[in-house]
Order: sequence, then structure tokens, then C-alpha cells
Amino acid sequence: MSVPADEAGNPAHAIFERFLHAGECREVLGCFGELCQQLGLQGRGLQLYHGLKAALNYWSAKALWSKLDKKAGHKDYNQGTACASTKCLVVGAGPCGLRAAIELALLGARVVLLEKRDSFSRNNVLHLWPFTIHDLRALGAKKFYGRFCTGTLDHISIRQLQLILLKVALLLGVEVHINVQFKGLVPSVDTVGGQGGWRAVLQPDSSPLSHYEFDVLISAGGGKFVPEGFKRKETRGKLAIGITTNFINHHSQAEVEVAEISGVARIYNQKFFQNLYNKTGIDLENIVYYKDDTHYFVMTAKKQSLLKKGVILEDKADIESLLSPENVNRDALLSYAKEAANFSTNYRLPELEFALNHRGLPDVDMFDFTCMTRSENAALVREHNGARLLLGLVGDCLVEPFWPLGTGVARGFLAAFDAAWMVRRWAAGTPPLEVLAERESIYQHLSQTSPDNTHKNVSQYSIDPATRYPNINLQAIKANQVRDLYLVGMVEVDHKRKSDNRLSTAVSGDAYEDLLRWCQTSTAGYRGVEVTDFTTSWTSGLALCALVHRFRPDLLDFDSVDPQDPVQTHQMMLDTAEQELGIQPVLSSTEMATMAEPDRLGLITYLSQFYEAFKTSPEAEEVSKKPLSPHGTRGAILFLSKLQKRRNLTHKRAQDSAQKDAEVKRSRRNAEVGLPQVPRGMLCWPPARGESSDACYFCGRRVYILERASAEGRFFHRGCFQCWRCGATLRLGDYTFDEEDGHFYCSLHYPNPPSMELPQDEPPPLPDGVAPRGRRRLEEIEVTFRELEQQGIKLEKLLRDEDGAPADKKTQWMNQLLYLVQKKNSLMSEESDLMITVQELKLEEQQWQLDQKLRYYMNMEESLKTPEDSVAEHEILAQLLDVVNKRNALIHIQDEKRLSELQA
Ligand SMILES: NC(=O)C1=CN([C@@H]2O[C@H](COP(=O)(O)OP(=O)(O)OC[C@H]3O[C@@H](n4cnc5c(N)ncnc54)[C@H](OP(=O)(O)O)[C@@H]3O)[C@@H](O)[C@H]2O)C=CC1
Repeated sequence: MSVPADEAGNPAHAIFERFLHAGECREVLGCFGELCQQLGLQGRGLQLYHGLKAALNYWSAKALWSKLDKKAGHKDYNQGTACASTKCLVVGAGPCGLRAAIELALLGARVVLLEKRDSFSRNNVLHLWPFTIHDLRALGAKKFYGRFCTGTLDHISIRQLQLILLKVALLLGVEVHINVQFKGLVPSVDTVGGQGGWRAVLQPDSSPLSHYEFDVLISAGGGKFVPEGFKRKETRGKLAIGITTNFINHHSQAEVEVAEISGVARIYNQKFFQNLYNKTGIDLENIVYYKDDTHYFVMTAKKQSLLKKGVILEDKADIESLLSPENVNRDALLSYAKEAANFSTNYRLPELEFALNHRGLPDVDMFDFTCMTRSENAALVREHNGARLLLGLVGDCLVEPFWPLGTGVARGFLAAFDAAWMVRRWAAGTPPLEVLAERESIYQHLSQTSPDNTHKNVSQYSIDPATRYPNINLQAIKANQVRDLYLVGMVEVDHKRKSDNRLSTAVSGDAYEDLLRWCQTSTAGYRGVEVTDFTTSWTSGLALCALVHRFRPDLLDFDSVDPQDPVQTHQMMLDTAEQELGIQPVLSSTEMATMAEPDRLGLITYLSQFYEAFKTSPEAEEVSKKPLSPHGTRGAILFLSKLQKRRNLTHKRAQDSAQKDAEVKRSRRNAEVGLPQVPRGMLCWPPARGESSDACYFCGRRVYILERASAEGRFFHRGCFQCWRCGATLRLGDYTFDEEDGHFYCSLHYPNPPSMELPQDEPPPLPDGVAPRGRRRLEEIEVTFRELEQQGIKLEKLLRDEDGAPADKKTQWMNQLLYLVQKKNSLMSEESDLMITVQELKLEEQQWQLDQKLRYYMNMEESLKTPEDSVAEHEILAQLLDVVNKRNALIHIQDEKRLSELQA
């Protein structure tokens, strides 16, 4: 880069220009050291910044200073004094560590940043949200990297982003050390009366930084590094294999002309993927191409095609072994990636040449992108001998992004701002538990943020969370809920492997706390809703409405919910959740509206079903965007069963009306002669809809939570759910309920519709294949259900009866119970999927019958001529309408199924 002519004579200016345009990490650090030496500057922090500014006051530098001054002038930084006596250590010079370091420097803290690598070699390209673009521009990104966001799509390579941020950080006085690895924490031996700080154990241990004492540690070491004391959770979805690859960009005219691909997915362009497969044998779900420092491609590949093309050597059930280096043929992988890149750009990128990764190898990576980890908490405080240390996580270290959504760096920056806000509160002397509670309240929002639900006015963004998250409640979590984040003394280092963690989280992790937090995050910002517990917070029904509305705004209009009628509101939500989401009620609407302490368990287990239903996508908000889900089909089947129920009632009513007339007459006669009235069909048992949930509708005995099933607002043991006529076990969604006699029937034994003769043709036989296997699995599920029920009953009894048990014991039982509930929910969902398959076969048969009926009724309707036929006509029209409705419902279900297959 040439130095402007008028600056050439000034060596400091020339060095500064070299610094601005340096393209390697070491080069940047080298130039900066040289510059400080040339100017005789030795200070650090903002003092250094002011020194540089005073020394470099030529036009090009001045343009940068004016940007940074504007930034530094924000009131949150209090003119660089907000954290003047805070000493921070930041681990990791990835984009998020650097971004956090910049904020801390602007707050006036002393900031030391260390990074174990000595080069920035990540070629991969990150998608940028509008606020990140604005943010980087405000930091002078264009001054350092002229091509910043000049293309058609907004993105940047990780290494370019790191270079920009590193330069800003250095200018603001951050002390950056590369080739230094953080290994752990030790309280300073000099600590007296809380005056001392904490130090880092480093590699190499000869590093002078080993003596640096700090009171804030920000960990931004990426997904693989989390400091001791934090718990990680791993989520893994159904296997999805991502491949990333980078090719050298020579910036030739031919390359410039090739268009980027913002993302093409199979369901939107079947032809493209079919052609790709026919021509190359490569089978993809989607592909993205960004042109940046490199030509960057990212794609989701189907396992079978990787096996066929010899990329994966052997099919294995265990995902880690499947994608382990020993089971992957690297050369075949390189060819696969290159072929896909060539095809998708129409072979218009001349001679693709792999860029190299930090190991000097062709930059191609293959991984299961549904495997992600996140930290349960964003921060904690450690105290030893009176010395306190605030620890905060940012970036992948806090939450690993689900990369197809391109959320990584944006959420990483949001977390960096949140962490800086936390440090500001810490420096202001806010009590530690309050700082932690506020940080956790904010953290709840992170996983749900998107450009759509964060404030639109990105120019107003600052570290103050209220400028970014609409309706944020900074007190959603209370200080007493975060006590376990204040650790006194030394903590044990958790050396367990990720998979061990997964197991322990499932069995003994704090599922209860997780659920509470999830409910708090999901309902945050809704009018009249403040979730602090699993009892009174839910009585009005608004919290449940808010929870459902957050993920499925199409299911209800939150603003029109009447808070004055909680039973009605709950009933509406119970019905909606059951029909639309396949979530079974655990409590009745009356119980939900009163929420006595004993019902708490029921509510917790009910809400855990929502958690299961909505968490399926790592980005929960995406659930709401899915046009159809398996629950959709389930909902449709429930709908169909209700339709059938209504139809049958129509017939039954017609049959019963004559009988009723007779009864009315008899009743009148009895009254006339003074005989007592015996109301017909009046049942003392079972209870009406909306009442108790803990007595079985059928046998009257207690029904424990894990045994509980529900239909038509009645609760019962799964085993008691039988046809009133033949005693066959009924399944949810495959029964008929007669509201008048209060009995459930199987479809065979519901009182027959009017005896209109149907054509005698036989329906086609049900296809076989699914049925025997499905039936076997249903039997296995039944056995597991029974085991779970037994364990669940024991736990529920303990929780209800052992009132004096220690709190931690109770929490442990609660977590175990929730774990069983989760298992039960997933079994129920598997069961209902199987039932859907079985029912779909039945539906085919039904459709055939309906077609026959339709024809039959239409013929009958045509043959009616005389006025006396009007009653019969009315009945036939009702039948016709009914058949048409039912056919529509069937078509709806089949459409849904086809669509969800396409989506899957
Ligand atoms: N392949 C990809 O596409 C990747 C994309 N990203 C993107 O970048 C975003 C931001 O990432 P960010 O959170 O900043 O994390 P990064 O992984 O980018 O940066 C973390 C840095 O810290 C280093 N580090 C880890 N442990 C230590 C330690 N103990 N001491 C010193 N240094 C350490 C890491 O080195 P090392 O890596 O050697 O452990 C790495 O250089 C992500 O959300 C994601 O979107 C991030 C990583 C990879």
C-alpha cells in the first residue's frame, strides 16, 4: 500500500498507513509496536489512544479519530471513566473476544487480551446482520478494509473481521498477546482483606502476564474452551452433515462476474439439486456461496451420497465415529466439495484452487452442524480470601450458533455488548448477585434474537441492553435465583468429556431451573406477564397465552385475551395446545386458574411439553416459521376425530330426538300427577370438564402425573381409556366421545349412523409392511410407559409426602421427575407418529368409503321430489355437508403429510 504523497516524509505516518492496511496478525502487531516506538508512546488504555491521536493528526488519520471519538463519546462510557479502576483479562482473539475488548477499553478499563494462536487463518465467511455492519462502520471498518460490505451480500471473512477489530483494539489501548494460552485461574497470593485480585495460569508459564492481577475475566475462547465453574449443555439434532470449503480468490474479471448464492435449498429448487445429482452423484440439501477474501462454499450433504462417493468410508450409527478422520477419505472429500462448487457456479470459476487452513492444508471441513453446545449461564462470580472475580462468557464459548441461520457473529457481538454492560454495573459497585441476576435476565433473550425482533434503529445501539432488545425486563431473574453462580473458594475443574456432560445434564442437570428460565425468556415482554414460579405466575392464563404466542403467534391474538376470565382462557389454551400442538393437558382449566401448591408438579410437567415441542429447532423462534410440523399432522388428525364425533352426534341426536320427545311428555305427565322427576342421562360421575385432574375419569382412583392422559377435558390412566362397548384400549385421536352419555367408544362400536344402505363394494385392502413393525414398536412403547410410570409415581409421592426433606434432595427428585416426563413426552410423540402412520392407512380406506357415500347421497338428493321429503332432504344435505367436510379434512391431512415429507 503506498503512502499518500504528502505523508511520505513523516515516518510515523508511513508506519501508521502500513498498520492500517496490514493483512496478517503478526504484521499488525509489528507495525503497531513500531509506531508506538517511533512516537515514544508507552501508555496503555485510552491514554495511549489520546497520545496517538495527538501525534497523528494528518487528514487520513483524522477521519478515523473522528469516528472513534464519536463512538467513545457515548454516555454509557462516561468519558472513558465508567470502569477506570477495573482490570480485565480477555481470553481469545476471535471476533467476539476482540469486540468485547474494544467495549471494555472504551469504558476505561485496563484490558489485556491473550490468544494462543499467532495468526488469523480462518477463511470462513460470516453473514452480517444490519446492526453488525453499522457497528463495524462506526469503528472505521472501511478505513482498514476498503472492500467492507461492497458486494451484493453482506458478509465478511473471519480473518478480515479479526484484523479490523484487532487494529481498533490496539488503537484503544488494549494490550494484545499472541502465542499465550490461558490454562486456569489462581487467586493472588498477596490477597489481603479482599484487596488482591486473581491471576491466570498461562502457557508458556514464563509469560510476564502471569503476574497480571485482574478482577474481570471475559472468556471468548470459542466453542471448545470454557473456564472452570461453568456448565455446558450439548444439543444434538438429527444428523446433518455440513461441508465448508474455501478456494483462492484471484479477483480476476471472470471471478468477479460469477454471482454469489445467498442460499438455495432443495425444497425451493428441486431441479437444480436433481441435475447436480444426475450429473455428479452429489446429493445436497442446500448450498451457499460467498465471494470474499476467498470463494467460500458451505453445503449440507446427504450421507448416502457421501458414502456412495467414497467420502465416508463406512456407515456408522455413532455420529462421532461416522465423521472421524479415520472414516473419511480426505481426497474424496476435496473432490466432492470442488465438484459441488463448480456445478453450482455453472463451471464459471476458473480453475478452483484450495485456500489453505491454519495447518497449511486445503481448507475443507466436514462436520455435524446440529451438534452444538451452550453454557447454562452467562456469568459467575468467584471469591477466594475476599478477592472477587467476575467471569463472563461471550461468543461461541457462550452459545455455539446454528450456522445455517447465520447468527454466530451477530449474537456474538450482542453478547459482547451485554458482557460490557455487566462489567460497567460491576465497576459501579452493584452487588454481585444483582449483577449476575441482570446478566442472566439478558442472556435469556440471546437465543431468540433476530434482526426482526431486535430494535430497528441500529444507530442507537449501545451496550445498554434496552437500546437493542425491545421490552427487556432486567429483573426477570432475581438475585436469589442466581446464588449458585457465586462460588466461594476453589472450584473443581470439570475434566469430563462433552458426552459425559450430556448424560449428566439429562439425568441430574437442573431441568427445573432450565424450564423456569426458558419460560421467563419466552414470556418476557408480554403485557401482564411476569413468570417467577410455577404457581401464581400462571393463574391468570396470560403467561400460558404468552408462551404459545411467542412461538406460534398464528394460534391466538394475545392482545384480545381477557384476563378477567382465567378459567375460560385456560380452557381455550388447553384446547388449542391439544389440537394444534398435540400437547395433552395435565391439569384442568379450573386447577390451572387456581394453581394450588399441589398442582405445581402438574403445571411443571405440562410446561415441559411446550419446551419439548418448541425447542426442536436450536433456534426456537424458527419453530414458529415452520409452516408445518409433525404436530400439524397430529393436530389435523385430532381435528378429524372431533369432526367424526360431531357427525356421530348429529346422527345420534336424530335417533334420540323421538325418545327425548317421549321423555318430555312423560316428565310433564309425572309433574301433573305429582311424581318425582328423574333427569335422563344425568351422571354423578364422571366429573364435568374443567374439574379435578387427579382422579381417573374411568376408575375414580388417583391418577399420578406420569400416568395421566387426557381427552375431551377428562383425565384418566392410559390403561383405563377403553371403549365403553368392547373394552378395547383406545388411542388418543382415535376414539369417539359421546357428550351426552359421557362414554368413549372405538370407531367400530359407536352407535351406528342411520341405516342407509351403502353400496356393497369392498374397500381396497390396507397396504401392509408398516403395520406389523409399527405394532411391535407400539407394544415396546407400552412396556416402557409402564416402567416410567412406576418410577414417576415413586418420585411424585416423595415430592408430595416428604415435605421436610432438604431442598437439594427435593430439587434432585424434581429433576428426575422432569427427566422422566421428558422421556414420556418423547415416547408419546413417537407413539402418536406411529398412530398417524397407522391412521393414514385407515384414512385411505375412509376416503374410498367417503367417495362412495358422496355419490350415494348425491343420487338420493336428486331423487327427492315431493314436499314431504323435506325432512329427509335436510338430513341428506347434512350428510352431504358432513361428507364433504370430512373429505376436505382428509385432503388437508394428506397435503400436510406431503409437505412435511418435503420439509424433512
Ligand atoms: N469454522 C468456522 O466457520 C468458525 C466460525 N466462527 C464464527 O466466529 C464467531 C465468533 O467466534 P468467537 O466466539 O470469537 O470464537 P473463535 O473461535 O473465533 O475465537 C476464539 C479464539 O480463542 C482461542 N483460544 C481458545 N482457547 C484459548 C485459551 N485457553 N487461551 C488463549 N486462546 C484461546 C481460539 O484458538 P483455537 O481456535 O486454536 O482454539 C481462537 O483463536 C462464531 O460465532 C462463528 O460464527 C468461529 C469459529 C470457527
